[in-house]
Amino acid sequence: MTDSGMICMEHRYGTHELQKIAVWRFPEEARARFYEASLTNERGEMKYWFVYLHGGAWRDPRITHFSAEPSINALCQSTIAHADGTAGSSPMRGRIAGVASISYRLSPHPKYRQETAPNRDDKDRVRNARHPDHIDDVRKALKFLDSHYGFDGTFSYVLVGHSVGATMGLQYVMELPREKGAGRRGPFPGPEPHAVVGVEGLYDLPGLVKRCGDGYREFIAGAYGEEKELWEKMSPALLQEDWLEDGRTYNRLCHLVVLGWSPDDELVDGGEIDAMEETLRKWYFGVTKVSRNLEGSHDGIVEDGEAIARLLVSTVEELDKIQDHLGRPSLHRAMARRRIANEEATSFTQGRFVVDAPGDDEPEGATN
Ligand SMILES: N[C@@H](CC(=O)c1ccccc1NC=O)C(=O)O
Repeated sequence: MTDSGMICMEHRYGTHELQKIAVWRFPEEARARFYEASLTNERGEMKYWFVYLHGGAWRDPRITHFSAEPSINALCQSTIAHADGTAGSSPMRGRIAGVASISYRLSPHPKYRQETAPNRDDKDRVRNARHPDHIDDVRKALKFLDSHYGFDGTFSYVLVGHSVGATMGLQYVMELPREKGAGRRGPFPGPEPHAVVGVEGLYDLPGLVKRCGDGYREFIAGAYGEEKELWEKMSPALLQEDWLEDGRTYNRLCHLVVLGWSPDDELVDGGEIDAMEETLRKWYFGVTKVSRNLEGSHDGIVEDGEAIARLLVSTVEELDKIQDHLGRPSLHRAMARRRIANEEATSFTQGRFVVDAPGDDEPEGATN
């Protein structure tokens, strides 16, 4: 048990040493099967899973799934505004269904020796991942979590990434890489988060190298190879078309992107969050929230955990507002039902929700 009062359990989602997930749950829920666990708390407020993707430039072996611990502890000690808008606040613990943190295979790091063990199969220990291994592992881990904990259409989750974890969080929800003009219609190809949160993220890989220098080229090439076209394709800020064919939701759940950056970040400059925000404002159909006033250095933010916890609390507060717009029953149940029935209960125009009530005239601004 950690300071959070939660019980931690480790899963493997592959044979590699790094294909591991840590899952934290409160003792009372750790005993329940996911279909028995409550989707809401005693105030009727939705509970969320939080899934963390760590950073470390796709290669730093010192950073693992356990680097999420300070943020989890801080999150569990936070309070949050009431979902129904009444004055006061409640403990954040009441809004947490569980927390998961994903490790994924890493690329080689020039400074760290590769360990090998005589009695083990080296391929399951060596750090020689190359794109798409990292993002493939993230997808595989999310599918694992979905099937074991039921958070697609049952529970909702918030995907949060730090540094290149943020890069991959955005890559995941934007379904990168994608061919230009390919468009996206059908269902999302995995468990889709209700919100994605990027902290000190890298979003424009060629831009970062151009502005910040060759030290960055080294680790990006280590993960993706030298092919610059691939760097562009995998850069969330460089997507220059709607996330979806015609900018509407069609069965999508991810209605919120939250970006955070600290001016004290000595490794990632403000150009990254600027580029990502610009792209979101132009091409994203959902709500974008941006904070450029986090406190702490690039890694200090993770070691401390407070800033990430605060960002996650404000993410849930924002999701509560969005849910309010969509009306009761709760967003995820409505969405799950909609997914099953394959009906369009809501349509969504650039940056704002439009709720279609049966018999209503076509809402202004919505194009069918
Ligand atoms: N500690 C890392 C460096 C690192 O993590 C990093 C460096 C510059 C910009 C972003 C970074 N990390 C993002 O995940 C390393 O030793 O390669």
